[in-house]
Amino acid sequence: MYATAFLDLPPLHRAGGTVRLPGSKSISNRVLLLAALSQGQTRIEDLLDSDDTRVMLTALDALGCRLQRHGPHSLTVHGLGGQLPVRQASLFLGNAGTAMRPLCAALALLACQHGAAFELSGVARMHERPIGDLADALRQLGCPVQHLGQPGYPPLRVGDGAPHALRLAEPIRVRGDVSSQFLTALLLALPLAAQQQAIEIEVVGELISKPYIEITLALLARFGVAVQRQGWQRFVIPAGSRYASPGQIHVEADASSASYFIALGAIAQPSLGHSGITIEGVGLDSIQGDIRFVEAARAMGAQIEGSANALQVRRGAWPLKAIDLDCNAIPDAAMTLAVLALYADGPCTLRNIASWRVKETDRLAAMRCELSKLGATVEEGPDYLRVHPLPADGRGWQTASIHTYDDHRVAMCFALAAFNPAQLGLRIEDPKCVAKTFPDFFETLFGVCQAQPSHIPVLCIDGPSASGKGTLAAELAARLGYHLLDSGLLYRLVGLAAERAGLDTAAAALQQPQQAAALGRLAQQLLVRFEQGRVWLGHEDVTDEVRSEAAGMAASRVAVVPEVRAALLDLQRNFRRLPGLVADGRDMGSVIFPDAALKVYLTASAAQRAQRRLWQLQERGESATIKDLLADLEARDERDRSRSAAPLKPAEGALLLDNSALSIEQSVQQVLDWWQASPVLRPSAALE
Ligand SMILES: O=C(O)C1=C[C@@H](OP(=O)(O)O)[C@@H](O)[C@H](O)C1
Ligand SMILES: C=C(OP(=O)(O)O)C(=O)O
Repeated sequence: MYATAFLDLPPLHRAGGTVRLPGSKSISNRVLLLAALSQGQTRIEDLLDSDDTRVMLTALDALGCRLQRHGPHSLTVHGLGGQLPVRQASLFLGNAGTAMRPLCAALALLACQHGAAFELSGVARMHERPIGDLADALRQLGCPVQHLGQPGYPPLRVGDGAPHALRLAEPIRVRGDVSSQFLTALLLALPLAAQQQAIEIEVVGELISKPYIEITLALLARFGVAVQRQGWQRFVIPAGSRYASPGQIHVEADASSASYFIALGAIAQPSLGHSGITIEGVGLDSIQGDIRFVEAARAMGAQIEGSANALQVRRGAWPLKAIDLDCNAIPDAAMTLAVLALYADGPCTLRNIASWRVKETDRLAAMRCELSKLGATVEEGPDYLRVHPLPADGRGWQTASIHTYDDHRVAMCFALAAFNPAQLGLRIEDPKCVAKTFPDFFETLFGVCQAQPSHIPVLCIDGPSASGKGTLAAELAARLGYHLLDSGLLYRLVGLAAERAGLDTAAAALQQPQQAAALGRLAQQLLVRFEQGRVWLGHEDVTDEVRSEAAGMAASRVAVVPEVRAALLDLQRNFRRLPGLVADGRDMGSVIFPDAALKVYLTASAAQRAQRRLWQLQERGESATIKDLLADLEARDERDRSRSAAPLKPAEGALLLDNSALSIEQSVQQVLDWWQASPVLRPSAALE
């Protein structure tokens, strides 16, 4: 997950390959609750691991439900089977509607049956999302429900610690036109009280988001409860209904998450060797209503083939065909259509989406505002959005910093704007908001997208030994969410690998052509990985060894061999991957990435650097004298400056940063300020 303040997307060019998507949020949270309420054990496979499911799991755990983990996506729920081991708890449910609404109903009923009381709260936005209609329905049943903040909104308290008889004889009336989750909540909870008599629910007003009720009914059936219904108005839970665990249940991939990749296939030219995007884990047999996004994308021109559990998407009509669509059945995936509309041949109208106003943010206002930033004309009605496309020749598109309102879907759907024909990059603010349903969304996206190599931004930090390049580069990479190339380590790795292979790395030996050629071959075959601060040579973790002074000296000797430098050139350039790279070394800006967006030449006085090196060694428990260290540094500086291949000097256009008197944070800020001013968010050279 990108936990950075923002993520800059370079212009994207092509896409192709296969994605396996995380589990459905709607199915995961329903299955978790049903399993917890059932008798017996349920093993759940392919469960979504995200903020929304985590709050549900934490709540179930706090309620005394035993959860046995087998892995991040697999667990066994030991059902409560009518018991309630914990009678009082405060549950924090984040911004998960699928946790707040169903738990509110289930706990209200359990609280009445067992004489318990529970408080339910969430993030600030959750306290602006309505729940009053559900509370009203629960009060009809005789359940005490108290709003602890604003009337009609969470936080709330269900139950009052005393048992209450439930009033089940009359139909329970619930409004269906604000959120379908109120009806879902009742449907999931009421089988707890239907042992003796049938319970009827009557929907007041036109039910919205109907396919989500179908998910609820399908999953209730898997847990042994067959709800009878008349259209969308009347639902009956038959007398004698009782949850029965299916034993094992698999969660299909999230169809709303699939919409971003279906859209990707519809707008991106396939990358070489691929015919488009393949999505695995969800297909035409899905029980999720958002699978109907496939029809909308087809109507816009996408070529989609589907099987039970997979989809293949290719770009068809281009520009896309404009649509005018009632999106009430696909409220979540419809946001993706709003961005696809930018690539259409006329204005697209998305209708009947008033519920957008009470989701993670006011999505009608948010989409209008952010689409407008890209240059589009957008009409926002009370319950519709009309998006006028931007020209296919690229004129009129603007780069933008997309505000994401802590709404995962805003972040995910706007990533598709990086395919704009103007080849403009764009910034996604607070990318970690995708954690609600798809923590690895951007990693998955980058796994199938391609940018033109020259568009992938590189920030080079070059400079002499012990100037603090490594620390600065690692911190910058972390703040920008970029890959990191510690090129100094590559040379150290060659040095280490050479010594292990029995090659003589003494300066004199390296003058011999045969020896130099052997070293070049070894460098070419180097199997190196940098992973979470560890360095791997083949299957061996060599993190500590590679940082030793001995490896450093060997690195400095092998680095002057032209054959080694040539072999490492390709290896280093391969680190230039989406979304960008921070490269730390001595010739990053001058030789390896001469077209880098920003080159920094980092220096500090030799005395300062010797002092820092001494502290570093002391921290590791090694001893040295400042005098020796200074002499070593000066000798190494001299060797670096005077070597014939790529001598150490500031690259053309490099900005000089002397950090002798700067803290790490000050250096980081300085470089970030330069980076903000660099051409990353600016039109590509092609259009200038
Ligand atoms: O029941 C569900 O799983 C959901 C129902 C929909 O909400 P509304 O019924 O409020 O539209 C949907 O937007 C939400 O993401 C998930
Ligand atoms: C509306 C959404 O979430 P929630 O389940 O919190 O309602 C959503 O995921 O788009």
